[in-house]
Amino acid sequence: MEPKPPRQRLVPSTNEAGPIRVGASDSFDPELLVSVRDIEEAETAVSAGVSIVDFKEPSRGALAACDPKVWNEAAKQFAAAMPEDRHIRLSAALGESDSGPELGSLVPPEFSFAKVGPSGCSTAQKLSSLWGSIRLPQSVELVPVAYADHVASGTICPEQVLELVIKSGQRRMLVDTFIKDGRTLIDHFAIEQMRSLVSMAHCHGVWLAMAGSIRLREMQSLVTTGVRPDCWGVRGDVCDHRDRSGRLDPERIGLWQNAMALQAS
Ligand SMILES: O=C[C@H](O)COP(=O)(O)O
Repeated sequence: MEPKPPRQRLVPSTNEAGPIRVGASDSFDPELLVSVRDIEEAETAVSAGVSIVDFKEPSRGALAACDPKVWNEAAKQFAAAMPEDRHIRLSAALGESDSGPELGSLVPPEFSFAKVGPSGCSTAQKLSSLWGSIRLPQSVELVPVAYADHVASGTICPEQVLELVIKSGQRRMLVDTFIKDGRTLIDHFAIEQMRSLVSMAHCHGVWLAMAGSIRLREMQSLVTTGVRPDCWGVRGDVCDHRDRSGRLDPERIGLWQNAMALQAS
């Protein structure tokens, strides 16, 4: 089967993050976020029709930033030059609290999202201050991250992060794993816990993405057991030898897209 074709553009050409379509109970058609480390990999992801192209340096941790020069190049190459019928959004990982505040203002306005990790923010108040310290261009939306392995990353649990997201009126959240040691999201997070997090997010109109060394088969089985986020985020499982520091493999991206298309309803 051919990879899923790019969707019709849902957002205006100003590169705004666009309307939120949180998973309604009667439909399920999640987006795919693929993390890339450079322009060559971004071209691979864009050619494969990935809807969210997320820039990060995978060899330096869960959310390490790329060189901002790569962001600028991507803004020129993909956002400004993207045909109107392509629904592709660019995202930048800003690292954790030690780098997020400094890097936020360098994110190009053509990007839709910037993600910052919560490690070391041991209370809701500290996490809220971190978010408040990130100055992004107006057109770029902050995507708060929660770590499923929150104890190891010295931060509050995903449910508390989601409560804070809701309380502070933010619209999106990504759940990921901080430690990339082969354990995956499901090693840290019970299925029931995932289902109820998605349900709580959707009750409050929050778009929820899930990542964390997820393998294709795990994603399929999570969907089968009723875990239906708005987006799946992946890096390792779409790389050569499933090594997140290796090169992106377009065939593996195609496998994810085909599987997601088959599970969409
Ligand atoms: O934001 C999503 C992450 O890049 C996922 O990476 P991973 O699949 O290697 O954990």
